[in-house]
Amino acid sequence: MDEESAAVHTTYLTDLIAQSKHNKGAAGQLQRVLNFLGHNPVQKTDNPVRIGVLGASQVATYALIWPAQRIADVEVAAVAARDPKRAADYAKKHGIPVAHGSYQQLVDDPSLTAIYVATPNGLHGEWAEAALRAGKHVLCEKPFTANAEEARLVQSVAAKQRLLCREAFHYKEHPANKAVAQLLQSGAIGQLQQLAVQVLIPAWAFSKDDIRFQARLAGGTMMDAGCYCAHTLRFFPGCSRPHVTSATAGKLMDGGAVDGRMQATLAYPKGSSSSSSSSSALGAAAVGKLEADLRHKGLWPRTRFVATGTLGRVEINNFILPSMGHNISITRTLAQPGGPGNKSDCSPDSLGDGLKEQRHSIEVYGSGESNYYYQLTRFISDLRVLEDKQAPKEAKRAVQRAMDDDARDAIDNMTLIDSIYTAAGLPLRQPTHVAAAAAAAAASKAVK
Ligand SMILES: NC(=O)C1=CN([C@@H]2O[C@H](COP(=O)(O)OP(=O)(O)OC[C@H]3O[C@@H](n4cnc5c(N)ncnc54)[C@H](OP(=O)(O)O)[C@@H]3O)[C@@H](O)[C@H]2O)C=CC1
Ligand SMILES: O=C1OC[C@@H](O)[C@H](O)[C@H]1O
Repeated sequence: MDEESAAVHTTYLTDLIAQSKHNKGAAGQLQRVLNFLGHNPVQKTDNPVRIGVLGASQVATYALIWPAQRIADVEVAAVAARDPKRAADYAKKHGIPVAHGSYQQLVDDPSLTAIYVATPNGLHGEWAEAALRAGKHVLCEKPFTANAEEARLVQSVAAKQRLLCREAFHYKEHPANKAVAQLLQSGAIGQLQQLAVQVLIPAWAFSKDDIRFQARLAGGTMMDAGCYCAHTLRFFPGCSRPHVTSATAGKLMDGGAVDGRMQATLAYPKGSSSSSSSSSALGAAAVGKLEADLRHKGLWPRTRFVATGTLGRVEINNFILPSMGHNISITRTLAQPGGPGNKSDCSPDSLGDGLKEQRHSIEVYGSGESNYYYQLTRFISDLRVLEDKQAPKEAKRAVQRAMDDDARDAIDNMTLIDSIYTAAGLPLRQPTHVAAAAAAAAASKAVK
């Protein structure tokens, strides 16, 4: 690393380290937990964006309802469930003013500007598309759709309608993960050689009949824990389209179609970094490794990303929920003052030959809010710019770029997931309505 770029990284790191010092301690941790739970609701603006929840799901509580309590310009104005009573109970429990007894009613509700899709995976595409066709902006849970073909279809509708349609990859909105991406893409640890990610969720977390393990709902570990793995291996190094070199599915369920566990290795095509820094941070032979397991034997969830480069290593623990506590460890090999001739340094971090190892352990929390808060804040602010005819041109252009990125990112991630399933010898996931039609056709053929 030359002196100039070393100085730039050092300034950025010094900044992160200074922030990190403020963040440590039990009081900060407690505040972040309270923020996550939506404590201290803020006063709403006169005319907040009205968003509806499609699916009376668990995730909507912490990914939408709680963060919305702390954001002035958004109101969770309605919820829909397939069963009217379930919708009414959920609305009452969460203080949502309107309950709809069907998803179509929610999508057609003229008082709403946006819809949050929080159904099982196999229904994401169908309802995101219906919401877009009804003129609503969409925030859609991950994974975006059942497969890449469906992702392309939904994003083409969003483009025609000129509406936001964003996959809810909340983790990338958190400052800790942005810091890791910036460190890696700016060459802070030299040329990247190996990127490895693990998302291991203990078997006790989900029962065997959970939506995550049902083929007809586009379930599977690669779709769930694995979709984060695929995304991090693209987001952190700034490379949209790595190739799959091998994949192995294990702990098969639901007649062998659903993976309880998935492992895969990826290769990065030369010059494939989309980083805006002057030189690509990805080494020519860089390798990506992923391990996702929803039936893990461990007692606690483990989410971890490690990058190794020619000049060091960066690791982040708990990257999926960093606001609840995480750690970023950075080890860098730097030239010592005096250069290669300086072999006399006997300090513990001296590597000889004029090289020195520098280690840091930091935590980056920004304003101490959750991923979901940062995600919803950006979604609402982009929506406002898009809807405001008077918004400055530069702001409009930035949102258009974000929308193009949303579309590409969702399609590329689903393409990678499809390729991993194919390499592992498992069928691609199908939208639930497609799977149901195929099952009905097979049943009627069997009767004849
Ligand atoms: N971003 C994040 O951190 C997380 C994202 N997720 C994603 O959110 C989505 C929902 O997950 P989660 O909240 O855990 O799941 P839940 O089981 O809690 O909710 C799923 C909802 O889907 C609706 N649904 C529609 N059709 C069916 C069906 N055939 N079987 C079961 N439910 C159905 C149900 O709503 P109703 O009965 O009201 O119609 C149900 O409430 C998934 O896509 C998952 O990947 C999940 C957890 C965390
Ligand atoms: O989005 C998610 O994040 C955490 C996982 O435990 C869960 O299965 C998944 O849906």
